[in-house]
Amino acid sequence: MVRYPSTEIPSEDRTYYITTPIFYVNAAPHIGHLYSAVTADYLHRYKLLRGFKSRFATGTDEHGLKIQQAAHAAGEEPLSFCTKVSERFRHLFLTCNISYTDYIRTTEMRHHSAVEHFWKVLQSKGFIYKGSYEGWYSTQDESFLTPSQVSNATDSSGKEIKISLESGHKVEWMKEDNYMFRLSGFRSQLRNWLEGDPRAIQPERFHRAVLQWLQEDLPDFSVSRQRNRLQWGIPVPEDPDQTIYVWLDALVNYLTVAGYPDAHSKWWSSAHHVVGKDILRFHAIYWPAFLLAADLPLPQTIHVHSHWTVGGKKMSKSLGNVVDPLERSQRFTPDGMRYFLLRQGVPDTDCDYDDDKVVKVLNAELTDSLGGLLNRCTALSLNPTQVYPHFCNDSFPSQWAEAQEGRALERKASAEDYHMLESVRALPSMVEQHYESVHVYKALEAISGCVRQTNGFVQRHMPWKLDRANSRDQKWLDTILHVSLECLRIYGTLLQPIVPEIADKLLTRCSCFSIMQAMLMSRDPQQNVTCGQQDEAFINENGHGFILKMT
Ligand SMILES: Nc1ncnc2c1ncn2[C@@H]1O[C@H](COP(=O)(O)OP(=O)(O)OP(=O)(O)O)[C@@H](O)[C@H]1O
Repeated sequence: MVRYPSTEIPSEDRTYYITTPIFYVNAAPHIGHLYSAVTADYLHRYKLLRGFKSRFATGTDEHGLKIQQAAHAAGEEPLSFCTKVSERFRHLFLTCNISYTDYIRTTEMRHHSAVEHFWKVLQSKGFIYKGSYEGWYSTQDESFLTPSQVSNATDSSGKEIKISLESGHKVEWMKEDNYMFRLSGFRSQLRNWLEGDPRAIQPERFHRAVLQWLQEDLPDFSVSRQRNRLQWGIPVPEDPDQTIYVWLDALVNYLTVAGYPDAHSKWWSSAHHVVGKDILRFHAIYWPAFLLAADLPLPQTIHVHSHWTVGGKKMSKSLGNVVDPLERSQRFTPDGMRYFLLRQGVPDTDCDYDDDKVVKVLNAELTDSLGGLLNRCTALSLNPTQVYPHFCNDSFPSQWAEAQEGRALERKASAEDYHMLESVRALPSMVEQHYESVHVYKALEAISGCVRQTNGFVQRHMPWKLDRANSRDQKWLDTILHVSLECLRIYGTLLQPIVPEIADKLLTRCSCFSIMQAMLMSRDPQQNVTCGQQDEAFINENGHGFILKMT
């Protein structure tokens, strides 16, 4: 009745390369990092389902002054400090089913070689020159700032300080001899790129913001630090007194994974980045300028997302207001956390994290609505043989007009049921559109709305009140279950990139009634008198609960 979303034939050149930012290992991961990873993960899984060859890279950014200082404060060597924190990210991602294909650490040799090569290319083309930098620098952001990006503030002791307007972090005046990158020469090329490709940065407000930044001068900027100030980084080739700027080093990771410098073309030509808005300038100005300088293609899309906040403040390692994603994914299940983050996270605006909200959303939409529907449709009381029920065209004619004309004497379906089918028919293309534009919350809202409608369909016709001894009732009962199971099959298929474990269980249960029968053989069918009782009994007794209630 309701078809699967159309599956296209994979073609050899349909490649997709998605990346998260590589995460700075100055402290353990928090919910914000998991959000970036889950966003990239659903895109990767979705593209695989669409028949693409997809590659998904994540990893850790391990050089720079902040790491040097954090390792020193912990009394550890920088590399062993980085390894420990990097492992915590990796462990979190494995726990939450982040199905990355590459996990890169910037301390790896393959990356070291790629960065050296990239530097030499920029230098040989004349885009890097020896100069002297004098200006504002934020160690916290590892970022150079122009005077217009800085403002006055007072610290906790009342002392006057300068801070970055964007991050609020303290900045200091820095004067150093180092290498400069000719950023100033790229302003018009960057504007042409963005004006010619309105979808290069999404959502649109971030695209507009970058174009606004490009109205201002783009001064050349420093791409190295003196080695005596920063030892923990990749040395500038043929100049051991200088260390490569950590952002240049970090950004090249995307190329390293793609196989740079020898074999990157295949993947690099289909690169897409997922980044938080805090690092937009690095990805939308510096990175494309570096790529243009190296004569490499620009990323196809930069998907930007906003921040998770706590009490209105950005959740951040340095502020320390973090929520532990590992603990929460144990408490709410990995799929529960994935669903919540993607259901509530809105790319355009910040979102406040709150455990109570997690419980409410998961219980309402996954446990009660989706889980409840599945439990009802597979209940032994309604379908004792556990065989896939038949659809009866006379009970539910394919057209409402036909049903109204009374041609179908057995017609039981109502106008609302046809409405529901219309919604479910339209769902796959609507979800596809929202998945493509990374408005996942809209896709999940649409799925959740259809699940509610299907529950309404079951509730309206109360199959548990039908008399199975009456053949007309039996046909209608089977039809109700058949339609509901087909709807569930659609929901399970569409939810695969979001909640892979739940979708897997749901699809397995929809299709494997005989296995279910074997599993449930030992149970007393008398316990399944009503749907409500069956739901509870199923969850509590045999441990195969579909989606547990959160507390
Ligand atoms: N609060 C947040 N909400 C959403 N994503 C976040 C958040 N914090 C970090 N991220 C993601 O992690 C990326 C890198 O963040 P980073 O490692 O700098 O974390 P941080 O907590 O902001 O660290 P710090 O406080 O040291 O600056 C961001 O660009 C974004 O993709």
